Amino acid sequence: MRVACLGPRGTFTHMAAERLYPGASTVFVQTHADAVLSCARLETDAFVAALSNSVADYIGPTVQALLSDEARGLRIDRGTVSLVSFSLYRPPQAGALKVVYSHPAALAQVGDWLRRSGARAVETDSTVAALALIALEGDSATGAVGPAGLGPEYGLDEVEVRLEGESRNQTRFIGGAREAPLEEAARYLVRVRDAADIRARLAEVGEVHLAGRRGEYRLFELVGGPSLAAVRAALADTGEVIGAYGF
Ligand SMILES: O=C(O)C(=O)Cc1ccccc1
Repeated sequence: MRVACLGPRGTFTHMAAERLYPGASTVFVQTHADAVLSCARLETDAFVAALSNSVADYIGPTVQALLSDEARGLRIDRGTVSLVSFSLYRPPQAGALKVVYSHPAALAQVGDWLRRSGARAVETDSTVAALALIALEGDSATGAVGPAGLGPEYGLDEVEVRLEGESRNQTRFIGGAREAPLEEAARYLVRVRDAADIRARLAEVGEVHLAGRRGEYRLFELVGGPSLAAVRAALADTGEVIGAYGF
């Protein structure tokens, strides 16, 4: 069993993938969208990607990939919520901190700390990619934000922990595969064609959150415990359930 997830080894998504698919081998890709699409293209058996977090309702690249024509046939059948915690890494003998590298979701979740630091933020493909980058550059004005405990592996000093502060650190990850069977669950993802009254119809069976849109398709997340049959009945022929999972 090969599971695609954002790499390199040690990203938050990698940790979630190990929880969602214990014992599977991981295939590291560059973006959440690549993880979804590699599974759709039969390059891997399953994928794991971040769906939402405490600061961004939904993660754009994941939602956009799920709404693409290529992702037809993928089904999300598992999910996990992680309390992620961020550390600051610096090269040895670092000077004043001027530039901080990390994944956009991480930079958003440490926003308060970042503003206080006065450093400039630069986005990388993942948190661990940021660590690799500053280790390679060896520039004494740089820092990288990523998961705790990776200093020795990259020859970096972990100089500060828990940059997220009190409450900004929840991330929800989903896992799926081609044609995975869907069962009763706490949450559902539905893909609908842009029908005018669909939101109201779905609201009759559950709490509806808009995840995103692409072309004539919209992705909604339904919470609050409707039955799978009730969700399907509300959708009628305007869309389909593509995910059923709990957090
Ligand atoms: O870059 C990573 O390590 C990721 O897995 C993406 C991410 C970043 C911040 C919070 C959750 C996931």
